[in-house]
Amino acid sequence: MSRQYYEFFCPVKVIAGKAALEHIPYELTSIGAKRPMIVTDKGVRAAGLLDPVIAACEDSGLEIVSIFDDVPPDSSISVVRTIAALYRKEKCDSIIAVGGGSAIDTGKAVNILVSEGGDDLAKYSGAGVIKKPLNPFFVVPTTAGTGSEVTSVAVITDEVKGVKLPFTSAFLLPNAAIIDPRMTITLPPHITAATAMDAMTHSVEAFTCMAKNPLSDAYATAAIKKVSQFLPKVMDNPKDVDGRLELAQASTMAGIAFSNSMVGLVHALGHATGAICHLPHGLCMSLYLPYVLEYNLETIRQPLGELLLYLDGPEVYSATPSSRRAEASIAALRKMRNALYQQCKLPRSLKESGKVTYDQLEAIAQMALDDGAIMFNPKEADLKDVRAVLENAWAG
Ligand SMILES: NC(=O)c1ccc[n+]([C@@H]2O[C@H](COP(=O)([O-])OP(=O)(O)OC[C@H]3O[C@@H](n4cnc5c(N)ncnc54)[C@H](O)[C@@H]3O)[C@@H](O)[C@H]2O)c1
Ligand SMILES: [Fe+2]
Repeated sequence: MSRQYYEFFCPVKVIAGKAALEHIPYELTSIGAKRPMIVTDKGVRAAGLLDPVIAACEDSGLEIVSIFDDVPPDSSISVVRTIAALYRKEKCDSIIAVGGGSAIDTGKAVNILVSEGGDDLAKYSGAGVIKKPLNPFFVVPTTAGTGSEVTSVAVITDEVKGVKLPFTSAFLLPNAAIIDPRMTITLPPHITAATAMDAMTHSVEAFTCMAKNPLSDAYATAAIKKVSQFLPKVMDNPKDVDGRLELAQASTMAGIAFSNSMVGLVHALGHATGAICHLPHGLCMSLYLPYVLEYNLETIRQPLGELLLYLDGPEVYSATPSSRRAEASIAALRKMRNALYQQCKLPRSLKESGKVTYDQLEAIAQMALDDGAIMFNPKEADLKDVRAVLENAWAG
């Protein structure tokens, strides 16, 4: 039965541009935050990215009270507890997450504990468990991929049980997202490439999955066009500030798209592969995207064919017969992956990644079947189907 309505929700204030960082103090003080803590990781700090953030605050008289710079790639409950303890000790009143999805998701989880009280993060896991607004929370993304600055989701590892806990609540959304290209210009090529493929996957899955709607479609197509147009430029010239800003905005748009229409099997497989093999999230997206689209092909032929317009432009779109456009979209994505392999050796197969063994495929398949994202895949998939996708992604 077709759905009789859809919902679209994005209440995050976005401040974007080459001088966006300078607005941080105003955003904090306008809601009464005076004692912020920065949550970040060592890579971001080593890239010098805290300096302009701290400088922007100092110039305005706002004091950064505490900095935690040790967020790991798969952030865990114990890390979140450690940061929450520091926040309380320093009597902070707000959080600024500066980093990629890892730092942002960690900031969201810390905000749950310091706002709700207590130390039991796991009890807030799931959808809609948090019932009231949390403390002031600001996000400065330093990768252009996850879109976490505009999503109501965080994923944190429960290291005791060996599982990833999802947290979903509109109260996790930041008060403001500050998108400044100075923050992504230092990204090394392989992280630029992998995170851009995450944004691309958010958009393609949002546009082809069951909960798609006209508003999320608008954001998804705009993001696909920007990634297709500007990723090659930024890979050629990493210091292209305008291109970096375009990619960062594409990532935010893709985040808005997928948080309103969900993602599918690519993400189910990616979450499982991240948990079992510790492969970066964006790389997982790139590794699975064409194979999942091939699996879904007959169910999504029409919307996938439409995407050719945004992936390859109007000339290629009109020159391609409508019956072949869906295949041409997959070919365009493969071409993009091949270019990224040439430019920065971004792996094209699980085998090529060197971090997945063939005998792990069964465990990945089992875990993917339990992932919430699989429910939104446009075509149902059982163990045999998921194994077949994995075999294709293994061989490349
Ligand atoms: N909440 C959501 O909506 C959502 C969506 C997608 C992914 N995620 C999560 O996001 C995480 C992945 O985030 P990510 O892909 O942004 O990577 P990341 O945050 O793990 O960062 C990857 C690496 O890049 C470095 N780095 C980040 N920015 C840099 C910069 N500007 N210059 C130099 N180095 C930089 C970091 O130090 C780190 O070593 C995963 O845990 C994934 O589950 C969350
Ligand atoms: Fe993703």
